[in-house]
Amino acid sequence: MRRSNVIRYALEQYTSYRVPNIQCAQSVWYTQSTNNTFAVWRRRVHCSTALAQKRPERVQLSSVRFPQLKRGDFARVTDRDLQVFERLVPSRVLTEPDDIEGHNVDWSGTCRGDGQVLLRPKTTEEVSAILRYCNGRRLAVVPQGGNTGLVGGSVPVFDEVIISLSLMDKIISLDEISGVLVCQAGCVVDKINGALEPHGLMTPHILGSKGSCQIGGNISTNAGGLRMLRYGNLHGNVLGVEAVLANGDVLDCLSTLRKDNTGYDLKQLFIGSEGSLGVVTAASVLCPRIPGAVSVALLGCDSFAQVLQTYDAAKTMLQEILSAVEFMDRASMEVVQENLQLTCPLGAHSYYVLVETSGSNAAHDEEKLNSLLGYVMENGIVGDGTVATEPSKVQSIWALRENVAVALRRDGCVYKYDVTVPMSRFYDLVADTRERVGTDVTRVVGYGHLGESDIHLNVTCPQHSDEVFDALEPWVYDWVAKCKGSVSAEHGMGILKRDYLYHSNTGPAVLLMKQLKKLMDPKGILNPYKIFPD
Ligand SMILES: O=C(O)CC[C@@H](O)C(=O)O
Ligand SMILES: [Zn+2]
Repeated sequence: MRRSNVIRYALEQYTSYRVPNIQCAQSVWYTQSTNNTFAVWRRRVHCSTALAQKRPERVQLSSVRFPQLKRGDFARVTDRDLQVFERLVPSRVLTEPDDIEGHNVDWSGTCRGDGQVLLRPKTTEEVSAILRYCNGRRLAVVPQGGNTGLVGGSVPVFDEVIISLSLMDKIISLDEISGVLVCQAGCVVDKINGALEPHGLMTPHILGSKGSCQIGGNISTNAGGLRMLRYGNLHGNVLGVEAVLANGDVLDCLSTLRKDNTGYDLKQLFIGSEGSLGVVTAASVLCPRIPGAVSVALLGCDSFAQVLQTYDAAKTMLQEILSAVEFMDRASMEVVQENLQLTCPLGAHSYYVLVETSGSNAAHDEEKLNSLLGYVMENGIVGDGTVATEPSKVQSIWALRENVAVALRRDGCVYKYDVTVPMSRFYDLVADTRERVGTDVTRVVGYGHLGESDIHLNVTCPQHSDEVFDALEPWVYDWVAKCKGSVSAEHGMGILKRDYLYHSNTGPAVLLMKQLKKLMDPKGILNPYKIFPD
């Protein structure tokens, strides 16, 4: 190991300081001593705080969760590596802590890594060259899209090299007739929709984070989102993927065909595997037509049984024009009102159901939604409701639901659980959690994708509390496993859920996953520490 890296390593491992500038550390070291003992370092660093910055908390919730987690047996980035990176992606190698900070911490501020290098490739060939080199050197990497993930999957855990895909944002082709779009992985969903709109098309998925999440990240996490009920998930809508393997080989599975039964469907391996088997660099996506009319109804219910009756009535009465059924409890409606000053058009109810239709005839869909509203009101299923057809009103109702996560963040510390449970138990988890944590928390909220039985249980506190955290985990995941639910409905495993992989998968299934990982990434450099428990 180079002397400068010995210095950095000693500082990082054994003290609470980090070296912002390796030159500076070198001069301290060389003038100080030839006796490279830990004690020398501690003394030197503590009396030279001008030369070393206090290290920010490396990991917040994830360090509480994984106090024993050890850095893997990977090489550390040297000055020579930096020179090679500079050759591979000229002027797109970032090492300044301020430039990297936003890439080291996840959206919710829960997981913080300590990456020292950020690479910004523009082409598949550059990604290939980076991975070939990192694999040869045994340097761990973390691929990163818009960094909007919620399970700590897109940030480093230790000092993994961050490969940001954000400059790979070209739309490659669009076939208007078939609706197949081919684009690079770093395209932001809103940008794709902007390009599709003039052609009367849209992405099959839409998420609250659509303004910053990238298609490659969506694919790598198999992100679900708000349109899944209607259009299905990305396993069905992604027709092809181009991915760079750990050794730098480019796997071109960028088919644009809807039907292709020629052997194993390898692209599926990259959908939802969180960058652990390869880096997705481009994709072909089947895009549906923009519906002629989008309308919504917001309905207030006072018991969960009524919520289920509402859902049933919506399916029966709206049939094929039904495109989303979303759920919010009173606490989640309150948080968007209190923290974001959004206005709910209904009075206070225990639960709210948002029903969206996407049809071809606005008047017809409005009539159908009004019939639904009439039916549920007359039968005492819904206490209050409203129908919106005008785009700005539709949008402001959607804003209530889409902004819950943003509003919760303002409470401080948020513990997030995205799980699938049987429909009949959908809200029991929230109610049981509320009882379990009592008044030690700011709020316990339940909201999510009722149509897919995906509940987002969120618990907030002003700051992290060991008591609250210990009350929640592993209890929440045990609860979900007992009713044969999934510990991750749509957010992936990342680092935060890795210990619970067996809760939703059998031993042989996890073994096969591990064998696949070993086969495709023998040195384990791709997004280490994620998905699998040790
Ligand atoms: O923050 C969450 O828990 C969920 C975020 C997202 O999946 C949503 O549906 O709004
Ligand atoms: Zn969601």
